[in-house]
Amino acid sequence: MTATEATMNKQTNSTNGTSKPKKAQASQGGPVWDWAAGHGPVTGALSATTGMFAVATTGTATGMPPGWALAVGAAGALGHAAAGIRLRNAGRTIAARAASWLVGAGWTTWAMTHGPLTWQALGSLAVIGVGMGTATRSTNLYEEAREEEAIAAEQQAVAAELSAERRATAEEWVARIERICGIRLRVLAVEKWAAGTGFTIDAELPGGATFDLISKRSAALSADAQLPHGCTVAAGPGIHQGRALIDVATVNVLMDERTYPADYTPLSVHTGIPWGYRSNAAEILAYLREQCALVVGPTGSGKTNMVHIILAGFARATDVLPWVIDLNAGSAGLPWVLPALTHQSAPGERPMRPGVDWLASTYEEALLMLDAALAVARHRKTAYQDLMHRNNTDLLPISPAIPQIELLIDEGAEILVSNDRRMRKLADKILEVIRIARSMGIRTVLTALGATGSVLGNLMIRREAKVRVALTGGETEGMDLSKMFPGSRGLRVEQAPYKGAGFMGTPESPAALFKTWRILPHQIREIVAATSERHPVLDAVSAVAAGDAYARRWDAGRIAWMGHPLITTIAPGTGTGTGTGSDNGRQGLNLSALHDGSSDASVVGPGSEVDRLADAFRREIDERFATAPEPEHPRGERPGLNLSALRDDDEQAPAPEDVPSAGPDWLPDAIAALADAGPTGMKPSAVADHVRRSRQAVRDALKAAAERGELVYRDNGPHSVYVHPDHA
Ligand SMILES: Nc1ncnc2c1ncn2[C@@H]1O[C@H](COP(=O)(O)OP(=O)(O)OP(=O)(O)O)[C@@H](O)[C@H]1O
Repeated sequence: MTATEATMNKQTNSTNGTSKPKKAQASQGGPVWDWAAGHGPVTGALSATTGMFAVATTGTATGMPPGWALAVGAAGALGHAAAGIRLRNAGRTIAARAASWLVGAGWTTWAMTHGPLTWQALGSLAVIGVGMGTATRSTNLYEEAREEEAIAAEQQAVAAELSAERRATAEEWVARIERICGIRLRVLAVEKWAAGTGFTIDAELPGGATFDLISKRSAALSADAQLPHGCTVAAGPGIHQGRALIDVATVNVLMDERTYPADYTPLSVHTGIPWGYRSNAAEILAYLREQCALVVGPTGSGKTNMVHIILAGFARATDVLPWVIDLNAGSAGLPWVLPALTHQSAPGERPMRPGVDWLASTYEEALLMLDAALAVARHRKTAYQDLMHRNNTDLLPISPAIPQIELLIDEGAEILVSNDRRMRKLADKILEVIRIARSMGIRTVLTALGATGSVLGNLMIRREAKVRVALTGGETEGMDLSKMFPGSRGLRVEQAPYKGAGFMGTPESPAALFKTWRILPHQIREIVAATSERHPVLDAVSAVAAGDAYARRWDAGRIAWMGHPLITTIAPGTGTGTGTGSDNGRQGLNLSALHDGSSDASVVGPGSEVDRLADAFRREIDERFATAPEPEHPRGERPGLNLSALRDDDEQAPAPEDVPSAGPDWLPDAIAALADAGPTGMKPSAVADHVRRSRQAVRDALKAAAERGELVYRDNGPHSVYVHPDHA
């Protein structure tokens, strides 16, 4: 029985046109009846005939009753017919396969009766084999053809349904546009958006008509089509002037809050930087190699969030150095710097770099930055002449080696229209950067609270800042969209009543609804960490031009204000906290006021919260950005604030020249600690922590000790250490 089953199973395989995998049924035990197992026509026929022959010879030798083979064949034919019906095989396929079983069983029975080892038996078996193979091949082909036909018919049905829907859409919009705009279009295609949020009609315009005949009736068309709020009809040029593309949004994607995409792949100023998405959910890119940008958004519209989205794009770019001016406490850039300042590097790990390359929060720092930008632009013009000649271009080839400087000036547009004398000075420099630095790879992104009329009255902005964003957030006051996007009609503030939503237009993409993603501090921190290794470094040519002001931008004194917002509120220029005599002429933040009993002392006096924060922050800065050479300058000359120096004042630490030659009383303790530290030595900051003295005092004393030969100084930039002479 088992041999016959195996044979029949083989035959099943041979006659089955389908090729389903054989299901293991070992768990059930016993023979496997797989009526749908696969085999090709030739191997199937071969397998069946050899099986039949084996059963016939074994059956004859063992005296098996011939009727059994017939019974098994009949069962096989029935089982296979049932399987064929289940698989929806054609009747002729089922008949051919059942016949194969019956013929096979018939031959086996006959051969067992008359002897399988005769020429007649072998010859007829060969004929049966060839017949089976041919029949299987033809039924398989027939089944394949049937299957293909069925699939094609199904596809045709879907296409017919779709094109019927498209035809209906086309007819509906042809009629609507004819009724409202008075022109009859010929629709060439209707493309549904992948996101399922609307469709685009590609249409031929009647003779002499232009697409703006449609775009200026956009609001009426939207109302006529009863589109949901926030959905618009936007007509733009087609592949030539006689064609138009009409975008119809049917789902309001601007309503939902979407977070900034978590893929932080590298970007380039040449390939565009994503600033948000359109109603059809497609990303909109800002191409800033030659363009400046203007972002207008009243309070609460999501402007700060948009600034962070812009900085996120700059941080991801491998050829952009973002320089940020925010005279409102530097809040726009701080979240991009603080993660780097507060990051604790693991041993061997490189320190995290900030997401912005320079952050100015004061008028003085902004002046330094703008002067540096102008100097870089001028110097690049001459220094890179050769390179530009070699590349046969009049645009400096921006790359990670020669990065583009993007000056982001929060509320910069307000600076441009300010009547304040100092602001005018900044404004002149900003306008000069915009005017002279396009080809040299320095561009600006200005934000504005509104006042688009006065801002856009400026020719330079009108001409150079063609990447424009108006965040409406439902605010109509000061939102003159026709001035912001001249030539674009049918844009209405009410279409984008959501925070972070508004209109964006670039030279590449006409003004239309858009929304930017939401970004929160944790994600900013994540981006700073993810992009830390990819920021470019200012090219040497530009760095020379940018000078000391640039090189020392992370000096402890110059970034001390980043410690706590309260500190910033007493920055000079606001009229409080001006320096002591020794600080005369010092620009930037001056924390001496915190210690000298000035009017603010009660708020920020010694031992206050600010003092504690400044102290902690100074330690952090010293650790992380030990970029500033230690004061070669006499204290009063040091540019910017020297917090450590303030600490000296506070502690009444002796000035270096007053230190007795043997050094302060804690010096032996420091020297002992250095002896214990062995050949690796200790950083001055670590010694300061050990002896619980200010870093400045410790540095001075260690320096003096090294000069006396009591210690050895191993100069290694930010990793410089003092080593005990025994281990040097
Ligand atoms: N893209 C966005 N998606 C969803 N909600 C947003 C988006 N941008 C901003 N918001 C919401 O709007 C609020 C205000 O955002 P943001 O602080 O950026 O506005 P602003 O215009 O800078 O306001 P202000 O000038 O008062 O700081 C946010 O707290 C947030 O709730």
